[in-house]
Amino acid sequence: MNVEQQQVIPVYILSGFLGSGKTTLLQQLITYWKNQGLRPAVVMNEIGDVNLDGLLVEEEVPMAEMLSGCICCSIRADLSSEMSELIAKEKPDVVVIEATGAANPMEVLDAVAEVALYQKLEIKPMITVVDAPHLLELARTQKGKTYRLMQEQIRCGSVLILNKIDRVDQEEADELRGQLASWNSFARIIPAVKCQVNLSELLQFQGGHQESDHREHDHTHASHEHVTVYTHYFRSAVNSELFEQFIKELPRDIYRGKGVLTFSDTSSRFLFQYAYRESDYMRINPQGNIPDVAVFIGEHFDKQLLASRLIELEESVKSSGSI
Ligand SMILES: Nc1nc2c(ncn2[C@@H]2O[C@H](COP(=O)(O)OP(=O)(O)OP(=O)(O)O)[C@@H](O)[C@H]2O)c(=O)[nH]1
Repeated sequence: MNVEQQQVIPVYILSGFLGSGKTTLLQQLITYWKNQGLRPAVVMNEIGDVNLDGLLVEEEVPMAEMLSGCICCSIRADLSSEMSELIAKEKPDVVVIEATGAANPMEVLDAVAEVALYQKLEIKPMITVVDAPHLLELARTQKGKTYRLMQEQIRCGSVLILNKIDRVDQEEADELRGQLASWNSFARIIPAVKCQVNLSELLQFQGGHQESDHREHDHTHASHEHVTVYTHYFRSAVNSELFEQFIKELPRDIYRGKGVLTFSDTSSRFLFQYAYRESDYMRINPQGNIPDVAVFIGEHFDKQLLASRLIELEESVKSSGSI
């Protein structure tokens, strides 16, 4: 199929520590989508060789399982290929990734961004499920790798589901809310038991910004999306020098970028990489239908602004008449 005709598939990433309730949420999401006549597909991984969580998902839901490791560290390339295979084979309307509890969320985002280079995806802001009693216990001791990873997962979430609230008392729940807000003031916090939240609100919120949400805070934000991904599919070639200039001027809060580009002033296509203010361009000759695309990952940056700058680059080539 022509890339132009490809449907943009929303991708939801569920993050959260081991046993926090991700699978519990996943099951509800699947039912919800199915009731709407949509076809969800799941990418799931589990440390160990048996995907126990997978057994909890209805059999007819297409699923790519990645065993023996965590998506982020051992099989990053596999996540990309598993996901594209799953999409090509199953043609889902929506994809959900349940990242293992031990996964670093930025690494997972990075791996998914890779897939967006050759598949039209809309990477939704991350949903982090927080295990209330577990976090309470760790917050009191404040140490260890687990604590730091949990903190990182909380920092990256745009929605934090404070789950298992039945296992803490009111005072502890308030303490936890305060803790979450201090680590991530952008995210919306939803206390829950068994991840029972209003799913249409959760997903709707994921699609954009809801002004009403801001009122809860005593400060205003342009968006709740703390860690953000912006994917731009180019409609036409851009000038290489202007693009390089654009990359040099990227705001500091964008720390990762990658893409495949056709420049109006060069003969081949390029793979570009950008990480922590360093950029790199490599000539490539991709096989198959690879769109011209750039993916940017960063914290709380203005997607609209980035989009309009990139559109300006496209327009400037068109108006100058160069090919
Ligand atoms: N008390 C209580 N238990 C819960 C709640 N939500 C989930 N659980 C239980 O917690 C356990 C782990 O839930 P899962 O949904 O499998 O968690 P997970 O995040 O997918 O776990 P991993 O795949 O190991 O990362 C299960 O036994 C759930 O029934 C809750 O709100 N309260």
